[in-house]
Amino acid sequence: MPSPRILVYLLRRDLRLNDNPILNEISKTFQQSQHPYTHFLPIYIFAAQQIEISGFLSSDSDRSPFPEARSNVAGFWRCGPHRAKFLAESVWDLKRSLQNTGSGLEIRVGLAGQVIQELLNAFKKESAEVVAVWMTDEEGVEEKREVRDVKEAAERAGTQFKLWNDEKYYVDDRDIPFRNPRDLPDVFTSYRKQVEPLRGAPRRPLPSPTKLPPLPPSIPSQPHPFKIPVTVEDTIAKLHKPLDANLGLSNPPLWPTDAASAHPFHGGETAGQARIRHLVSTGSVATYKDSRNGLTGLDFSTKLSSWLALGCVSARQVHEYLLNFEDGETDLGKRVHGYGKGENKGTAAVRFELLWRDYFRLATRKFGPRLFRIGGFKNDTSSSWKYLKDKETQRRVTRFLEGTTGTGFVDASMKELFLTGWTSNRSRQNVASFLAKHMGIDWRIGAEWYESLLVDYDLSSNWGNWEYLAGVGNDPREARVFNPVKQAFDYDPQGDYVKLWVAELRSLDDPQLIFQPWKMDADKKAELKVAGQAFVEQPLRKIEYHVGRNVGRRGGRGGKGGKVGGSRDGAGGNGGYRGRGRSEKPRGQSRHGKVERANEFIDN
Ligand SMILES: Cc1cc2nc3c(=O)[nH]c(=O)nc-3n(C[C@H](O)[C@H](O)[C@H](O)COP(=O)(O)OP(=O)(O)OC[C@H]3O[C@@H](n4cnc5c(N)ncnc54)[C@H](O)[C@@H]3O)c2cc1C
Repeated sequence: MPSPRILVYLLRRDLRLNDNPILNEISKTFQQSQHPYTHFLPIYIFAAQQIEISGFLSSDSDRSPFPEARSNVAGFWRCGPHRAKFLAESVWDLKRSLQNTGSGLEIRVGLAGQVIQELLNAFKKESAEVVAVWMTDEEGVEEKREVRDVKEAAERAGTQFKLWNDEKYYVDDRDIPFRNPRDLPDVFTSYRKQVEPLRGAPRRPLPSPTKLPPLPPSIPSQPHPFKIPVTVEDTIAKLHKPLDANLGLSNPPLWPTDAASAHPFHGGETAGQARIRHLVSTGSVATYKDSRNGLTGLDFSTKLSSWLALGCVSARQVHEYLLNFEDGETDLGKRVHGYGKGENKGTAAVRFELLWRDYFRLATRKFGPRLFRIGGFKNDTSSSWKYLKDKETQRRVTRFLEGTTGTGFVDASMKELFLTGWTSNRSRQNVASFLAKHMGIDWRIGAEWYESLLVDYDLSSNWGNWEYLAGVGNDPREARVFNPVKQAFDYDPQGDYVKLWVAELRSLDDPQLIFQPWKMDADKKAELKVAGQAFVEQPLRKIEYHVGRNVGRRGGRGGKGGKVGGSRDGAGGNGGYRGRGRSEKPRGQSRHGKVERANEFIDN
């Protein structure tokens, strides 16, 4: 029998069968009578620098040769429990789908370059020829390093290497209106105008592969000291094993009774596709523009970010579903208002948001390592940040992470994040602005905590948004500051969201106290059994906020909120934030620049 000729495909954040450029190519080639390879090996590697893999050690006496996968600034686990689970589910879902097309998926742990090197060496020993190694490109310093290492390993073995575009973004790389990444405008709106009309911008998704070549007859196993699990449950257990349940917090948030996750979804292409169909068939995409600023429940926003981040679905697949709905091309959403009537403000708004994702990724391409630097894309050295070095900042950061700052909206969001791995865009904006602008603390700590905890963590969207909110990224408005109390009045007028996650406050009716629980008098604190607790006794920031008589009338989802009175920083002193009502003039300087209007929502 002739020796196998193998094509290796290293998967990273392209965990889908459909609309996958590499699988599409392989499937097409396999239909032809002559193909350059006889076997195909898809492989996924849990990357040791980004995910702690010591749980995969064969025995307790083995030691991992890799340093712990912890973040640079604050030392958090880089991949916490929520994403670890979602990722494992996504990998196993793809394995099943590949098996159904006659192929499969090998799972490995380690560093990409090393794993591929070992694999190529082992195949060589068995006289099996690996004709090529293919993978898709990604932005990000580590991701580029992986590509370099894999390419070098392939070249050392005399194997061809090919890097593909993943094509999971809204506008295909081939259609971006400039070649040099440096030509990306520094303002999103300028970029958007270059690619509008958005409805016509994406390419069509690629056809699904029908049949793929078989796996090689013999596949070298994972080298010692690691062992690869044979079920998804076991994979999740191994990923969770090294993570301490409290993730280093001494007083971690506890699940409040009756609280439900807004993101109870499973990883993988199958669940991602089902989610898109659900959004179209229930009409959620058509009402998205009005609901997108919601805070609780399943369908106020698409919740597609986690699948998009891992490439379980592509943005143009989402677009295709929207097109079919708008043009009445399929029966999906037939009973929904707007079906067959062209683009509506809901579907247009989904496209708009998907373009933000593209934009942040192009900004990473443009700015490279500046994504992780304190001065950001702007290379801003003017701000004096508080760093983790000093004890007081450590104490404040801990309270921020635990969700006991004393600012209700921020605390609810931090608790929800810890417990579920997901929070709304609205609350993320407030949290980031609070840490960076109100507290003046090194914003990268927040970005790292998000990296650890978010199910939908995406390098460019996370770090780019943090930079934006910290005032060092590509926000065209200088010194934008969110007032989390005003924002809570606007978007959570009855305090339902805050009470859901800060359960101690559930018996309160007065939003002012829910959003600023430190304003409770001693009797109320005693009644709620919270007397003595830091979040009511020592708020990290007293963001005073006076409420006008119309509060709540225009509040809630998507509204800019009720009429407001002035706000004032009770903490006072040099550099305190002074928000203000719409009609007031700025009163002073914040430590990170000129004070803005108490924020209206950012245009994303
Ligand atoms: C501090 C901060 C950190 C963030 N970190 C991440 C992250 O790690 N991963 C991530 O995917 N998003 C991140 N975002 C963006 C945004 O909050 C999430 O994409 C969104 O909340 C996900 O929910 P959804 O899928 O229901 O979004 P929808 O409102 O339904 O939007 C549809 C899609 O558009 C994209 N999108 C929407 N808003 C943004 C945005 N501001 N930036 C980039 N893409 C956007 C997402 O892919 C999203 O799935 C962050 C935002 C902030 C303020």
